[in-house]
Amino acid sequence: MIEFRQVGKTYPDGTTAVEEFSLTVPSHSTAVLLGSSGCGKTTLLRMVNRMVEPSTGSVLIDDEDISGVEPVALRRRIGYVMQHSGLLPHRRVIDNIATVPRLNGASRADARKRGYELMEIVGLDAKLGLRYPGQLSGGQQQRVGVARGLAADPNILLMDEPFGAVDPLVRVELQRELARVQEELKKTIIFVTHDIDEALTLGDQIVVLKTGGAVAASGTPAELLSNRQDEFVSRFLGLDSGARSLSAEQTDDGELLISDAQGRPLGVVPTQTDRADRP
Ligand SMILES: Nc1ncnc2c1ncn2[C@@H]1O[C@H](COP(=O)(O)OP(=O)(O)OP(=O)(O)O)[C@@H](O)[C@H]1O
Repeated sequence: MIEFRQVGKTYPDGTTAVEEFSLTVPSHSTAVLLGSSGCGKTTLLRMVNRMVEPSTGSVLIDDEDISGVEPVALRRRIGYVMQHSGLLPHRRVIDNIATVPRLNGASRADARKRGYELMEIVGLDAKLGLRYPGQLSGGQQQRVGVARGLAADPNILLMDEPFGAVDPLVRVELQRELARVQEELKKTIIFVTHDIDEALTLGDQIVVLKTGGAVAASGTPAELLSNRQDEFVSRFLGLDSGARSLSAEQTDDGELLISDAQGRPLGVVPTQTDRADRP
């Protein structure tokens, strides 16, 4: 479980990125921080691995205040995936993935073996392992980024717009893959995006942020889609516009059927109870 307790951040130049933010992310669930540019998403994410120190408040992992945890040790047990995969260009794909296990003391052979297992998990052909990152497509590089984030078998995965730089079709494919991987691995994930559909696909809970890390709304995808009370949220989610006039309707199976303005079904969103029932 990850807990933000009234955290705030003012950078040394006086910019207040986050004023006061609280959130609890239960273990094995995915929380999405959704908001437009500059609202403090990355700042909040980086507080969890101490790349950013809160100016006020605290972050706890499994009830432990992480301000007392040595940052390098902390980062080695938390996976971090960024928008531009952050791969080392002069190291082969397999060695990029195996870096953290190596740092954690695994032998080169064991680290590579683990690397190939992870490539399979994220849907990469093993023969790509010996290539250099520049010899892969953008989507493949992001998969490598996810594999590397998972390499130390962390309980927590921080993902900062990991699919932001790939084209829309590949992006949807990567989202599906991540959802599949998460079904299997059950990590605790904090995922930052400004893409609403991505948030709805991946989030068990979604936190919609305004400037200064202020929470405009939070809840399950189903709760957010049926929340028309808050004008900012409705506008942000496009619920008020013709372009995305979505409606949500409860099905007999306890799921929400989402349809567009013309009544065409777009998909189903499991409700919270439904998710909790999953094995
Ligand atoms: N190191 C820094 N020094 C000063 N100000 C910063 C620093 N990092 C971020 N900020 C400012 O803090 C605010 C929040 O930034 P942050 O990167 O957390 O937002 P974000 O929601 O992740 O944005 P984006 O979607 O564009 O990445 C912005 O106004 C940004 O300019």
